[in-house]
Amino acid sequence: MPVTTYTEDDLVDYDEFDEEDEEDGMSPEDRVAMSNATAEVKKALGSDTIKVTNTQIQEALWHYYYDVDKSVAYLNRTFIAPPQKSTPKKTSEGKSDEFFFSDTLGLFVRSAWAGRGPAGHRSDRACEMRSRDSGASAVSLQAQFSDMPWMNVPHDRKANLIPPSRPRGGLLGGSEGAQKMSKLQALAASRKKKIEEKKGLGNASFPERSMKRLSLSEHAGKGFADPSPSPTKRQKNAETAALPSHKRDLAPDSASKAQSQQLGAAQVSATHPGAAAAFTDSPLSSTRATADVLVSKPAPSAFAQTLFGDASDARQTNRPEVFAMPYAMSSAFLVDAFSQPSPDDIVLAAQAQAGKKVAPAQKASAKKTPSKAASKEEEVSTDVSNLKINDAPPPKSKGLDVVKEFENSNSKKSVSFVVVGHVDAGKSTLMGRLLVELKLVEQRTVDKYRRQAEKSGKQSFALAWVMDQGSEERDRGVTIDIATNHFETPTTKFTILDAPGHRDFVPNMIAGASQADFAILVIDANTGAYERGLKGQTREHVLLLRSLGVQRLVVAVNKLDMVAWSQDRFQEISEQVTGFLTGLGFQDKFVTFVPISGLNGDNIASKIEDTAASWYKGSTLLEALEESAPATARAVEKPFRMAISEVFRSQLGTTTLAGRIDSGTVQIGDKILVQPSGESAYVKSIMVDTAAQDWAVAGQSVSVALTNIDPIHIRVGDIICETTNPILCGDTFTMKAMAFDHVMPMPVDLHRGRLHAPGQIQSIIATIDKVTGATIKRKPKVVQPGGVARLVIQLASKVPLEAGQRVVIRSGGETIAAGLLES
Ligand SMILES: Nc1nc2c(ncn2[C@@H]2O[C@H](COP(=O)(O)OP(=O)(O)OP(=O)(O)O)[C@@H](O)[C@H]2O)c(=O)[nH]1
Repeated sequence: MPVTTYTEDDLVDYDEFDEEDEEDGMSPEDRVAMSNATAEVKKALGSDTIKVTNTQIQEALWHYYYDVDKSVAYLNRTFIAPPQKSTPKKTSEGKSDEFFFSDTLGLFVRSAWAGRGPAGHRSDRACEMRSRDSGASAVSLQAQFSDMPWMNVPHDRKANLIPPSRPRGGLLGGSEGAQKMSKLQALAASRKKKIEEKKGLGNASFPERSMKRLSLSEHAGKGFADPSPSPTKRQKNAETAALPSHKRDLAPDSASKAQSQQLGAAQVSATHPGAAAAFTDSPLSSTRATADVLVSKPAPSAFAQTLFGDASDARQTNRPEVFAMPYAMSSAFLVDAFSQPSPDDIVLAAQAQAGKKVAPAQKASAKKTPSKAASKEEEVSTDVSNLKINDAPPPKSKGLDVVKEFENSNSKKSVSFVVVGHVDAGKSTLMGRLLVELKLVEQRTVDKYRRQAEKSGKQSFALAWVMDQGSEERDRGVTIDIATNHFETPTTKFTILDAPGHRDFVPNMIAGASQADFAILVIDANTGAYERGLKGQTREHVLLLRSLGVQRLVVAVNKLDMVAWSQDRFQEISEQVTGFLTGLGFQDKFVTFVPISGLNGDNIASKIEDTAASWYKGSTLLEALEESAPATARAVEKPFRMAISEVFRSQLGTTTLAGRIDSGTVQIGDKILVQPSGESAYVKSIMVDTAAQDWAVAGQSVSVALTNIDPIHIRVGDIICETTNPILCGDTFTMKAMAFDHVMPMPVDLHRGRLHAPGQIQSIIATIDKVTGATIKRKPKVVQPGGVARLVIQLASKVPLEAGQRVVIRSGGETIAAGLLES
């Protein structure tokens, strides 16, 4: 343990010392008191007085603040009759209030004046001052405590006095003036300086150096020798001494940045003398080396360095010193491991050059090349890096006249229908049964589903599982998303869009209905269920179908097995629903009612044989579907548009989009545009229903594989269109809407297929007559349910929508209106 001896300079506060007006530091009152007390002590000691000197008496009195008794006791104990064996521990740890802990010294010292008269008000610092100053010999700490009993211990067992930790000057501790360095500190300082010089600290970025100079403690020692110059002078010093040397190191951009930092620092100097003083000094000045590197100097925090450090500094090799990254300590760590092309890059670039193959894009950092060969590779790499994924050769187009091809194809009608109805009406079961009847799903598959469903007590859902493939759908026994399937009859190709009935999934139902040419409305004929449905999603779904332009319906009155094939029940439901549909504008000729049992397969693909149903002479469901399927007036001559319902990404770089072509035609090799991203791509292949084809037309449900596009630019709900006549994106639209609920200026979500766009009803232009279209009232505040109005919708972002499209408006989870975009 190092032995530190305090010198007078270490301990004396000159300011306070100067306050004493006498040479020995005693006031006249002290002198009188001392004289009187000395006489009393001598009197008390009697014959023993000769064993002590006057000085010892007076020191004792001084320590005990003229307490004669204590002084006498002390003199007796120490000089006249000292004990044979000292007990330093006991004494030093004595509980007597004669001792107290001095914060300044970090030691227990004798408290001669504690709580005594006027002196009791003195600080322990003043006490130390007096102790140090009383008598010429009492200037060192050792000497000061030489009269302590525990100082009698053998020399080799003496305790060492350890210097207390000093208040840390600087940013946090405040600067209290000069701090002298020990030899050890000086040694550490000079070592540190050497290391910094080796590392080329001079190359450190200017902001970092500026931060170092802003450290108060770093230059705390200069306060005495170098009084703070005036702000003007400091700024001038900073400009003349610091800036030019940094300018040489920095690129123009960095230099200007540095200049602005310099200016900022100079501004700091005007209000912060300490910081300003630091700013005037070069950290590299050898003459100040010792003072520059006090052990307690606080460095700028990592946060400050992050703020002021130059991120664009090319001298990245210094960074690991700033931020101690664990991996940087590894012997395997290479600072500039990525500054040159990787071996793989070089090989690929060379291969590309030799075989004219497309190499992967060069890393941006690979700019330096170590050799001539490498520089050639760099050229290749640069060329390669200029290549984009879009530069791959597009698929070849056969240049077909698709409209003619379609007219000459004599292919079957291709239609889509959506299956809607209240939750649990039996939609999925019905479609599952239909596919089984058509032998598109094997009975053993259904049996397997039944066994699996039995385990969870849902055996009645086995047929529904044919359509509901999702585990959550199966667990919950409800359809969540649109399920798609295909079948065909001798005359028609059908696409099934099985929609969810639950009110929570109405947006998915909207997506299905947007792609449908017609619909099956499934109604649960069971007592009470039909009524519930009519108040619930039966009604909402029908409204949505009508709003989305679906005109043809097959109404499947289901679960008639549960009402014993009651003709009355069927009649009752048929009449009520007909009235409801007619009220919404559906024409009788486009609506067909079929009594069925989806579960049992009655009247699905074949007529029921049960005599209880002998009263029914009409079509089976399958026949009704064929009869209802519209001879689609295909918009094949219109610009190509297709709404994306699903996106599949393959690892081969192609992205496949599923959806229904709304208008126009498409063929392999066509360049298309994805909106709203505005990215183009090429059509690589086309699947219509389940068959690969060279082309497809409006109305067909297709899967289109695209190349030369990053799938991040494609989302469900986007539109792909032709590049020559693309759909435009907008955020403000006028629409003619039928209100399902009270409609007023309010936040809404706009739905078209899978496109969901938040926005608000900005204004209501007018309410209009449903039939004639004449204006009823201009700028009404609200549209009543069932009313028709012209609205202005403002969306939060631009989306690909255009006049003529049907959209639905929902708010708070409810459908409030639906209609046609006019502009
Ligand atoms: N008795 C009888 N039960 C049926 C019939 N059709 C369906 N079910 C039962 O009705 C329940 C619901 O059938 P699902 O096919 O899941 O009904 P869903 O309309 O598809 O339901 P969501 O899609 O969730 O709205 C199941 O337990 C079926 O077994 C039927 O014709 N007769």
